[in-house]
Amino acid sequence: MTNNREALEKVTEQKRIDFVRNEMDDKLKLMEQDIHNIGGDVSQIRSNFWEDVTVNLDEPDDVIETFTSIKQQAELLGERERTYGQIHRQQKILHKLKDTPYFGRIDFDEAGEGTEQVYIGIASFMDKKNETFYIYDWRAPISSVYYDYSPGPASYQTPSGKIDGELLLKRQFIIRNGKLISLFDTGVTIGDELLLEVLGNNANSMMKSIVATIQKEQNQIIRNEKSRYLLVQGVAGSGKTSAALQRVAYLLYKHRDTLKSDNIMLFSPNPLFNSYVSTVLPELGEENMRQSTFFEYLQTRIGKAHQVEDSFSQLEYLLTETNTLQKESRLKSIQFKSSVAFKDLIDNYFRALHKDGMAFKDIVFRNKVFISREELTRKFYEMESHISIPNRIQLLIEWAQKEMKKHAKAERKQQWVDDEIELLDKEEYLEAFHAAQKKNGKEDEFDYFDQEERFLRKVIVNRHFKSIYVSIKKRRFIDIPAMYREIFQLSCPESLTEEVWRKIAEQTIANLEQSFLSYEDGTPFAYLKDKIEGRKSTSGIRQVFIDEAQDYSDFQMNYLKELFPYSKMTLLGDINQAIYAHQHNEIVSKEDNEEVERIVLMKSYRSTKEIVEFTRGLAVNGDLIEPFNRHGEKPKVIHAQDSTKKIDDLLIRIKDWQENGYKTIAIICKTIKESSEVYELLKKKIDVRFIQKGTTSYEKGISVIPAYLAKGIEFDGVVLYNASSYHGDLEKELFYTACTRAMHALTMYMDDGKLNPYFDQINQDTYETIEVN
Ligand SMILES: Nc1ncnc2c1ncn2[C@@H]1O[C@H](COP(=O)(O)OP(=O)(O)OP(=O)(O)O)[C@@H](O)[C@H]1O
Repeated sequence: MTNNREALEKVTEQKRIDFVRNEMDDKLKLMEQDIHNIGGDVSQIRSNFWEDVTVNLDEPDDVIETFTSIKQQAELLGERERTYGQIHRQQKILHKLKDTPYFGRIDFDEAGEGTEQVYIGIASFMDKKNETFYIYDWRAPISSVYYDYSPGPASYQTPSGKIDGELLLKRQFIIRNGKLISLFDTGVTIGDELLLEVLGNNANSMMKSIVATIQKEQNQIIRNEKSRYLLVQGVAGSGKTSAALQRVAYLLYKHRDTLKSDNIMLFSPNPLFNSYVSTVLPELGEENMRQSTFFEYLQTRIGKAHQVEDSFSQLEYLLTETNTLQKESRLKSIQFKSSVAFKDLIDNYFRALHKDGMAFKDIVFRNKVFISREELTRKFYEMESHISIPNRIQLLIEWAQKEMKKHAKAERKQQWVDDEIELLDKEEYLEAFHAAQKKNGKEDEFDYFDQEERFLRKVIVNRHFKSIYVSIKKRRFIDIPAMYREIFQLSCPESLTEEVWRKIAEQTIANLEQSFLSYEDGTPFAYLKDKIEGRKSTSGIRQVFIDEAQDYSDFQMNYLKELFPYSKMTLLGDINQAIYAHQHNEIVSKEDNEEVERIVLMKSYRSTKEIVEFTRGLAVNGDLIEPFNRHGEKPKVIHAQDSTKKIDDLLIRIKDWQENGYKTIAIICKTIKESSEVYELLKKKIDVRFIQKGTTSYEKGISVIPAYLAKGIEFDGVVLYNASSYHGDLEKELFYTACTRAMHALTMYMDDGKLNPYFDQINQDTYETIEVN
């Protein structure tokens, strides 16, 4: 565009912005009025609630009428409150729109229908008569043209079919506070200029929405609805997480009548990540989906009776264990327990349980066995063998509850009940007295004392038995640990040697005796428990998102698939960032293949071109990674003479970065142990934060953090505190993950004057070496 034309266009566009904002003001006023009226209605319904219902409990018919009347009144109140909530949400969105009404415009000439100017923003906005769209939601069918095409022939899908036409203009805006800052008419991709501006900004402590600059291949992820499994393999910083969150927003919009945020679950890599991404959906006017780490989820399945090691502790062990024999042995155990072979073994064991081998615990009260484990086993196997194990358990629960009720009755005569009656306080007595009175009705016909005592006995026994009933209902009488243990008494699986199997068994059993489950036991244990108890997934989940999917073992992935048999799954991963020691999953097995769609993202947006050039040597097929054309300084490799010199140098560089406007700086260490030492050292000198596995919020400033907790997150500047300490296959991905957290600058300190072994694969021209003497 020539300067003159651009200036003219700017004036015209600003006029339109002003016009639309005025319309928004009118709408907001109307909403204000509505809110006022409905708010009044709500408080009136609330305060008159009981006056407006007819309460009459004399006859059964009257009770029904009263019930209906209350129900109607409650429904009215509910409906008003819902409308109130809806208007409130719309108000919030409109306020956002007033600030930035839209970010894009396309002129689409639909064959035979003329040209329409389509302005695209985070939500739709219509004229007063609800006839014309002033703004289209970015998720509307026509908006996809904006993301998918450059000027020329274009089409989009609608529920009633494909619409063809020509894209005549594609324009981007930067609007702040209603003022048009700039506009670009763009060609092939969505405004490199705009993207450059967005990516050049400093990293935030919260992830941003990428709605204005979604790239074509990311749009494929966001709008894909064909397959059961959507599999995204994307290089570091390619926007997997960003696209996933936009996809959540898209699905919520597209299926707004049937899908709610509660029906969507995101498995995230660490607790910090939860808070990091928590603002993206609200920014888009949507509610956050359910979110959990896999470990947290596992814990809810296993229950409190066992202490389960978390994934980070497992990793920390492997990174710090110096006894190679022990480490090797643990590694073999991890490999086996995370494999499909182990899952098959459990499946076989489970099948055999139909005939024999179920283990139960005695149901005990005050050291007296009321129902013995043998009795439970006998009863269980007396049931028809075609009944499934979970159903038999259900029947067993019903039987056990009945038995316990009988025992409870008999127990009322016991001495301990007398003893407890003595200890009752006045209020409890009084309560019992009134209850007895109520029960008897007429005063003269009975013996209060007797009645009262009987009542008290019952109350006391029931109080004690309540916890037994609950624990029966919760299936605590099933001895899952005993059965899990049995699996390790089976003959040696084909893939292992006798010696290895024996060691695995010994260690597992020793842990079980302490009620401890290592991380690698967590999933198989939960799997066996779920199979026996017949527990299904968290109800209502229809879409599952798994970020960092490469970190899940085969076993875990299969477990998740079984847990959510009716859900669609979006799996996002990067094989180069697979930091765990277990076998890495295929993500979806071959038999699922026809239900899978795969999308590959090769362009990296997070880091500068210089950082990508440096890190590509570490990645499989790294030469295919496409950096975004944004420049910065080359990564620095620093050899310091001693630790004092290193700290001095580090402090100077950090200060420099801060003066350069860097808001988030991470000093990444290999382990939590090292992080803690570095934190202790630095906290005396600068304002610094220590991020540990329990840390749930991410703040601006300088953070010391172990590499595995930095997954999924990014920082303006990254320092690898001791980059020479990484070695071996397992740690390569950790090193790569750490380096790729940097947006603008990366500095690595090499202790001992040595580079780590991965530098053999890195082009020497891609980094700068500095000696600090
Ligand atoms: N289309 C886009 N427009 C603007 N920014 C983008 C776009 N795609 C990605 N980004 C930015 O790139 C950075 C990396 O994105 P994101 O964290 O989603 O990538 P990722 O693939 O999940 O990364 P990793 O696997 O390395 O954790 C973020 O700052 C994100 O905002």
